[in-house]
Amino acid sequence: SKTVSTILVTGGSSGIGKCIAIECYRQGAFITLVARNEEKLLQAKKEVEKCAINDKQVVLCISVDVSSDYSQVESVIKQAQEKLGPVDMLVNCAGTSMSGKFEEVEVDRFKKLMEVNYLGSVYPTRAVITTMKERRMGRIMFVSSQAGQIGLFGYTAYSPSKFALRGLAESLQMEIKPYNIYVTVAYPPDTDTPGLAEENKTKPLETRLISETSGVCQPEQVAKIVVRDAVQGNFNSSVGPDGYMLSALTCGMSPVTSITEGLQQIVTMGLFRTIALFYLGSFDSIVRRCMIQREQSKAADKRE
Ligand SMILES: NC(=O)C1=CN([C@@H]2O[C@H](COP(=O)(O)OP(=O)(O)OC[C@H]3O[C@@H](n4cnc5c(N)ncnc54)[C@H](OP(=O)(O)O)[C@@H]3O)[C@@H](O)[C@H]2O)C=CC1
Ligand SMILES: CCCCCCCCCCCCCCCC(=O)[C@@H](N)CO
Repeated sequence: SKTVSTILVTGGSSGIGKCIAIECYRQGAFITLVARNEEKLLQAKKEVEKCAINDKQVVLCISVDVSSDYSQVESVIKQAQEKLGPVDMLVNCAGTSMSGKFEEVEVDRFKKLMEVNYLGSVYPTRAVITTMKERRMGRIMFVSSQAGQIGLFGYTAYSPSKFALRGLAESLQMEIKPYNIYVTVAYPPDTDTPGLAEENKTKPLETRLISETSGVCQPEQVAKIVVRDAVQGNFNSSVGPDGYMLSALTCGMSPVTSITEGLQQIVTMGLFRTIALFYLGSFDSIVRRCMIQREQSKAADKRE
């Protein structure tokens, strides 16, 4: 198999995307980092370059908004391919999150999150797919979230944008499998990144308590797992024991990559559904307790 490959990472200047770039660079890849802010890109480029394993490796930076104008995304990706060669693996990691109660989320945010998280993954994919099909090889990763497998309190704007990636991935995978191109959807739990720190500033108590079920991962650990799964051509990439259960439980009509995976889904389905019902019960009681507490403190404020 080919050892040197060319990888393009959107959202490569921060958090999970940056760690994915580093993980690939450590394996000898050529990297293109895509994000908007040029300073953050240059800073990330320096960090990635420190992990070189030979002196031929290159890190290229592209500053572009992946969600606004398709023709612009297409032209910068074309330029990158002219410099570093055709993209072997595209990692769609650019994204943004926010949480809040449905009626408190500004209406524009619903559109914004669909643009960045969904269309921002469609555009780069559309820009590389023709060349991948011609070469009859390639890998495409979509970074969804555990919130792309279950809808939770506070994620009425975010979850749909992550669920959408799975619909895209399943449809696309069926089209391009005969061309030897494999799609991976990654479903990380909360991960310790600048993005999560930003989201936490306004996170409702309910969302925080529910998310604690799954704990917080380190981005380096997430990067290792999702890169391994993408290289192997696994459709599904989950992180941690809760991630494993969630993926088995929500496998639906998504493709399987091995007989073992299929057998595990069949055997565990009933058990995991049983466990899930207990989780759902506990989430509902968190939501009810928080509501009662809020009403009591409101009533107390009035009395004063
Ligand atoms: N951290 C977490 O808890 C989890 C995160 N995820 C997902 O993983 C991905 C990465 O998250 P995380 O590492 O936390 O995020 P960060 O906020 O740390 O990094 C986001 C990256 O995306 C880039 N980006 C954002 N918007 C655009 C845009 N419109 N065009 C181009 N680049 C853009 C940012 O650069 P710039 O702003 O300069 O453009 C930055 O490089 C996201 O899709 C997120 O939804 C999934 C599960 C858990
Ligand atoms: C058998 C059933 C098992 C059920 C386990 C349920 C676990 C629920 C926890 C969900 C955590 C959601 C993380 C969202 C992360 C994210 O995308 C944002 N932080 C982005 O910044």
